[in-house]
Amino acid sequence: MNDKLIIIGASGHGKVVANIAIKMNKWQSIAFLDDDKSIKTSMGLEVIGKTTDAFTYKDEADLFVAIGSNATREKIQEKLIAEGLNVVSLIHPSAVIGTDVELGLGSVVMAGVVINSSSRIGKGCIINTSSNLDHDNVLEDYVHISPSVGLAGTVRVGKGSWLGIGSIVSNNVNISSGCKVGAGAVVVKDITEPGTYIGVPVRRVDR
Ligand SMILES: CC(=O)SCCNC(=O)CCNC(=O)[C@H](O)C(C)(C)COP(=O)(O)OP(=O)(O)OC[C@H]1O[C@@H](n2cnc3c(N)ncnc32)[C@H](O)[C@@H]1OP(=O)(O)O
Repeated sequence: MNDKLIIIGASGHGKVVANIAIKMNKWQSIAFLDDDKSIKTSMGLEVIGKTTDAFTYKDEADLFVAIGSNATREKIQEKLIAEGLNVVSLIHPSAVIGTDVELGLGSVVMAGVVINSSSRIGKGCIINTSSNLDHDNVLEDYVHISPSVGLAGTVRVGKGSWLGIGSIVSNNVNISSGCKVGAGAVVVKDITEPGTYIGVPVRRVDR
């Protein structure tokens, strides 16, 4: 662990991530990298360069990729890991994490989240504000669980899928990789193909 944390991405998601890092009280300094040169500071923290500058901080700083797009986050985080940079995970102090829960590198657990026993969270996942994941869930890498999502017990979400705000998934349901589940949707049966799904219960809308 280093004294400095560098967060890649200084926009809205980056600000929430920085707030969590501040609350964790583990780093003496926190700064951003962002490819938008017009952003000089965010939330009072300095933007010290662009994404590719991350590699110059090897052995000097911990890194976190705060980019909402699952695909972009994966691309950047995988490069950082391949180059041996120290990617960390972040957990808001108000989150409740059960026994035997695993959290992969570069994942963030935001304020008010509950993750119950024996759940497995992959690399680079976003577990957004006030979402709840019950027991034995499996989230593959680079999944985004939006605010106020509810996953019942033994739900599996495939790589890179995005569950929209307030969506709900019944117990023992599997969701394929590469899915978008719309805001407020309800998933009661397995989703076996990548695609965009909305409604109650969900129907596929991107054919
Ligand atoms: C902290 C944070 O902000 S985290 C991010 C949280 N954000 C979210 O959760 C957003 C989730 N995104 C959605 O629900 C999106 O609407 C998506 C991904 C399902 C679809 O997005 P798009 O493909 O751009 O669809 P678009 O907005 O063009 O809507 C197409 C139609 O579907 C309808 N529609 C879109 N989303 C939904 C939904 N969730 N439920 C029901 N109907 C919907 C629209 O009203 C529209 O209907 P119309 O053709 O009759 O006017």
